[in-house]
Amino acid sequence: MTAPLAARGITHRYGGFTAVDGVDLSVPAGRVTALVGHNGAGKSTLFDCLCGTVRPTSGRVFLAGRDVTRLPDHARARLGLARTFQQLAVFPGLTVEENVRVGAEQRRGLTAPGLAAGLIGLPQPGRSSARAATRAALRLLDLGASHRLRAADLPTGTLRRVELARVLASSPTVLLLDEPAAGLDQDEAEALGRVLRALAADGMALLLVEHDLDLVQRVADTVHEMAGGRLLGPGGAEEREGGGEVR
Ligand SMILES: Nc1ncnc2c1ncn2[C@@H]1O[C@H](COP(=O)(O)OP(=O)(O)OP(=O)(O)O)[C@@H](O)[C@H]1O
Repeated sequence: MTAPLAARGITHRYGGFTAVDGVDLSVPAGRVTALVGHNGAGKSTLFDCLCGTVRPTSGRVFLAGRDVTRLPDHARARLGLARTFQQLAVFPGLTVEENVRVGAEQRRGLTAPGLAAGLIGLPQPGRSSARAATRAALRLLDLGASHRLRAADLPTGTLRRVELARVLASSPTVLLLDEPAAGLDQDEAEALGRVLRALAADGMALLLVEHDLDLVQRVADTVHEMAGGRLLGPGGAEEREGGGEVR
């Protein structure tokens, strides 16, 4: 089966320095794939190549089998790829609900199978209002009670949920998360883990770059370790029951 997101032979050089070196990676539907490694291993550079914010020096990126290597990040987003940021990306002057609404209004006009739609109660794009998508995402992230609060007044843990709700309201098929547990306490990280597992159970393809190895251990179906720009291969995580192919 074609993976929703795949990278083939990705290499990226900054001048003469090779940050990512010939990486092959598949991010299958219905699974959480994690990327771990020490600082400087090349995780962020690979992540940026997958999102489209960095053009790889060589190699190819495929979304649902389509070569998107030359497409910028916003075009990949329209094809169903969403990301969260290490540095939180929320609009501080907007309320929680308004922030999430921004994501809902970026929903694609396409109907794609395997959306998180079923789980979070999001009707298929094109058939429902952005308001319904906003409400569903707020509910999934347990933000209903704070929907009128201004983002600027909220703590990091809540803002991480706001960012994730905004991204989910756009109904992605592939979700890339860059250190989503940064700044979360243990309870918040556990709640986040449950949401990520639920999204995978609903068919989404998730790629998680994370330093919190407890979270990785709890949620990932497959763990890839990166060092010196290369993938060392899957390891660490047990294959979850009922899982599909690994790479
Ligand atoms: N814009 C850049 N110009 C030059 N070198 C860079 C640039 N960005 C990253 N690098 C180098 O590329 C290598 C990989 O960096 P990258 O940020 O991808 O690693 P990482 O695994 O994400 O690290 P961290 O966990 O600290 O975020 C590092 O040696 C880094 O110094």
